[in-house]
Amino acid sequence: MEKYPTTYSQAQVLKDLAISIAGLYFSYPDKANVLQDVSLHIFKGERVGLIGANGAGKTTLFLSICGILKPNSGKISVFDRPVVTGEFRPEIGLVFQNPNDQLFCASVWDDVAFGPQNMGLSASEVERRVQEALGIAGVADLVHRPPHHLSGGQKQMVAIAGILAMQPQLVMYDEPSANLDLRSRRRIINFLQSSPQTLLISSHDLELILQVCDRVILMDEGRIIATGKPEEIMGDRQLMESCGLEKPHSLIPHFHSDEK
Ligand SMILES: Nc1ncnc2c1ncn2[C@@H]1O[C@H](COP(=O)(O)OP(=O)(O)OP(=O)(O)O)[C@@H](O)[C@H]1O
Repeated sequence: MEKYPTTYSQAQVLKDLAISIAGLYFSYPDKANVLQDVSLHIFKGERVGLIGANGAGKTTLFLSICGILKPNSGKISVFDRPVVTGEFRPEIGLVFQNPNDQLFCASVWDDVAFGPQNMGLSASEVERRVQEALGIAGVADLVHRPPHHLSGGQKQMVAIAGILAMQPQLVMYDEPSANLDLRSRRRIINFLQSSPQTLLISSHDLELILQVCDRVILMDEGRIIATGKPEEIMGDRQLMESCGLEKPHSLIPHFHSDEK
């Protein structure tokens, strides 16, 4: 159960942090204590999985980190700059659980260009970013299609391209494999494994977390319960069950997953 390296000087730690949260509390008007005393550090380049039962507060935490929700109290900094509610920070990307919440334009090109256009970039730079992001997400051939005509897996990759076009340094993925078939799921796992950004990934797909993340944060009822190596946290049956989760099959001795 690690925190951050103790050999670092304070200044070095701040420089190397992607996310720093201290004493965060959040309540919705009709649902109190959704986040309770959440404190965490995520370093640049880390790939961190966020796990927890339904309603644990994972999405609420994401929306707080990207400045969509205003915390009741506590501090959030991303890349050593305080998060201000409502401020547009293109370096912070959030891929929503449902791509339909993110795609609303008449064409894939328009959707992927939306972010860069709002950053005030020139038309040629917008075009360059759209082509680059579609290429990275592997959906360049869909550029002229209407997003609402695409399959779930295609929509997911277009939604990701829309975020990548803003060249974020931190990308949060909320349930990236939800509703994907086996091939699309494998594709997103490969994609995440090769992503250079700092990643924070919320998922009930614990095998995906095991394959992609180098650290995991376990939440329950708005609180952080544990953080550490994915095999260590998810392999602790008692801990997992106390938070309403199961130990993943691949961590059960003698269970042979055919996934590599
Ligand atoms: N807009 C809202 N208004 C009121 N309550 C909300 C709202 N959004 C979420 N909640 C409540 O806040 C709690 C945390 O929800 P949240 O979506 O953050 O959890 P989660 O861990 O992402 O869950 P899941 O795994 O099901 O996606 C739940 O009890 C939920 O009912």
